[in-house]
Amino acid sequence: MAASEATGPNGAAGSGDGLYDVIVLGGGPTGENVADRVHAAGLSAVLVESELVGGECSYWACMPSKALLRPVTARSEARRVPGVDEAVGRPLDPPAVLAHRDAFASYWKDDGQVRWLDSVGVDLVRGHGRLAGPRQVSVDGGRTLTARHAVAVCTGSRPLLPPIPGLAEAEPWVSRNATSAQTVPGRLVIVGGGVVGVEMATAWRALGSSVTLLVRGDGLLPRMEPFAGHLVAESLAEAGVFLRTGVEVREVRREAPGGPVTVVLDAGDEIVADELLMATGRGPRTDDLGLETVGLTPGSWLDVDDSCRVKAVGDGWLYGVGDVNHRALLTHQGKYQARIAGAAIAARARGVPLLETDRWGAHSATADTDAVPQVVFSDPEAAAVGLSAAEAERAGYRIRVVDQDLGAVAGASLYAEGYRGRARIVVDLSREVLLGATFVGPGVGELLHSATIAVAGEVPVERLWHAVPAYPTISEVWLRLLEAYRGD
Ligand SMILES: Cc1cc2nc3c(=O)[nH]c(=O)nc-3n(C[C@H](O)[C@H](O)[C@H](O)COP(=O)(O)OP(=O)(O)OC[C@H]3O[C@@H](n4cnc5c(N)ncnc54)[C@H](O)[C@@H]3O)c2cc1C
Ligand SMILES: NC(=O)c1ccc[n+]([C@@H]2O[C@H](COP(=O)([O-])OP(=O)(O)OC[C@H]3O[C@@H](n4cnc5c(N)ncnc54)[C@H](O)[C@@H]3O)[C@@H](O)[C@H]2O)c1
Repeated sequence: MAASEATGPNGAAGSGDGLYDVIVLGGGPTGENVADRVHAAGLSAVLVESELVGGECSYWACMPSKALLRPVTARSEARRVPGVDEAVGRPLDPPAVLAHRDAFASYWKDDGQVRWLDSVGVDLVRGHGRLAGPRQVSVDGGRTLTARHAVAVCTGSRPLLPPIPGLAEAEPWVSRNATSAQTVPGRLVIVGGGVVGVEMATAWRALGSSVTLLVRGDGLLPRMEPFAGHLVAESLAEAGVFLRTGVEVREVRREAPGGPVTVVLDAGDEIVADELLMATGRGPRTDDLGLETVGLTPGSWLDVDDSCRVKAVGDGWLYGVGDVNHRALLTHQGKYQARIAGAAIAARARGVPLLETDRWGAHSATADTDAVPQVVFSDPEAAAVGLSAAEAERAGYRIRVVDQDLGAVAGASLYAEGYRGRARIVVDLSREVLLGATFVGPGVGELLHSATIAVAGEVPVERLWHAVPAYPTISEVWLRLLEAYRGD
C-alpha cells in the first residue's frame, strides 16, 4: 500500500478530507486500544503507524521474548518433578525454540493486526506522523490529518545507549536484536541488570550462549524488593551465567564488522564476545514528532495528567499514552491508560462537564501510581505489584513487612522438588490494607493477580482472611502471610 493511504471504513466513507474525531499516532498496543475505545464510544478514529501495527510488544518485545523464555521455564520446572526429568532432561532445541518465537512474532508481519483494526472500524494510515500545529498531523511530510477532538501520541520508547566510547561503531545488539536473532551467539555480553538484561540472559544462556552479565549496581532487578534480585542472580549463576556486579563499561571495540567485540571495564580488564547486548533502559520516541510545533521539547517524555492529557498544551486536545508518558513502561499499563484516556476523550467530546478524575475514578489512571503489576519471566519468575517496602517508607507510610518462605507451602513443594522462593507483603498500618506484594519462585506470575486485586481494591486484611486459598496450591502462601501478620 502507498504511504499515507487510508484504509478502513472511515477512510472509505467521508474522511477523504483527513478530518477525524481522533488521530492516534503510533499503533502499538496502546495506540490500538485508544483507537478501539474512542471508536467504540462513537467517534471516528484514524491510526498512523510508521512500522508494524502491533508495535514493539508484538514483534520485538513481550511476545518474542516470552516465546523464547517459556521453553526455558517449562523445561526447568519439569526437570524438578520426580519421574519427569528422565523424559525432558535433554537441552533445549534452539531451532525449534527460535521457530516458536518466529511464530509468536507473526513472522514480523502485521496482517492480523490490520484485519483487527478494520474489524473494529478504525482507519489506518501508514507512514511517519508528525504534529504540525494544534490538532494537525502530517504524514511523511505530505498528507495532513486534522482532529476534531484529540490527538493521542502513543509512539512508545526506544533503547537508550549510554555514551561509551566505541559503542555505536561496535553495532551492539539492543532489545530488538536480542528478541529476533536467528542464530545463537557463542559468547554474549549483556550490559544492564534490569528486566531486559535478566530475561535475555535467562533465554540465551538456556539456548547455549556463554553469557556474561555486567551490572553497575550491586544486584539485579533494582526496582523490585532486594530478595528478587538475589534469588534470580543465584539461579542465573547456577545456570552458568557469569554475573559481574559493580562494574562500568569504559570502552567497546569491534575491529571488523561481524568479528568479535571487546568490552573494556573500568578496572581495565577486557571481555571478548561475539555479541554485546545493551539493556540499559529506554528513552521516549518523540524526537522527530513535531513537538516543537505545539510548544513542547522534542525528545522529551510527555508529561501528562491522570487522564493522560499533556499538561503543558492548551485546550486539552493532546494526549500522551503508553510508554511515551513514562508512567509505567509496560504493555498492560499502556492498554489500561488507553482505556482511561479513551473514556476521557469520549466524555470530553460529548461535553460532559465534570470528568471522574478523582482517585480510582473512571478517567484517572490511578493504578499507574498505586498498583502496577509486573512479572519478570526469568527462572525463577519474579512478580510484584504496588510499592516495595523501601518505596512505601520513602512515601511516608507506617508499614509492616511480612515475609514467607514459598518453599514451605505444600503446593509449592508439589509444583517442583526443592522449590525455592519467597513472598512479601507490605501492609499500611494505618488502614490495614496492602500497599504491595512480591513473589519470587517458579510459576508465581500466575499468582500475581490475586495481589493486584488486593492492592487496587484496598481490601482490608481482615477481609482477606476470608479469601480462602485452595489446597494444595502455591496460593496458600497468602494464608501463611496473613497468619504471620495477625500473629496467629
Ligand atoms: C525486550 C522487551 C520485553 C518486554 N516485555 C514485556 C512484557 O513481557 N510485558 C509487558 O507488559 N511489557 C513488556 N515490555 C514493555 C512493552 O514492550 C512496552 O511497554 C509496550 O510495547 C509499550 O507500548 P506502546 O504502544 O506505548 O509503544 P510501542 O509498543 O513502542 O508502540 C509504538 C508504536 O508507534 C510507532 N511510531 C513511533 N513513532 C511514530 C511516528 N512518528 N509515526 C507513526 N508511528 C510511530 C512505532 O512504530 C510503534 O509501532 C518489554 C519491552 C522490551 C524492550
Ligand atoms: N517482563 C516485563 O514486564 C518486561 C520485560 C522487559 C522489559 N520490560 C520493560 O522495558 C523497560 C526497559 O527495560 P530495561 O531492562 O532496558 O530497563 P530497566 O530500566 O529495567 O533496566 C536498565 C538497567 O540498566 C542499568 N544501566 C543504565 N545505564 C547503564 C550503564 N551505562 N552501564 C551499566 N548499566 C546501566 C540501569 O541501572 C538499570 O538497572 C522496563 O522499564 C520494563 O518495564 C518489561
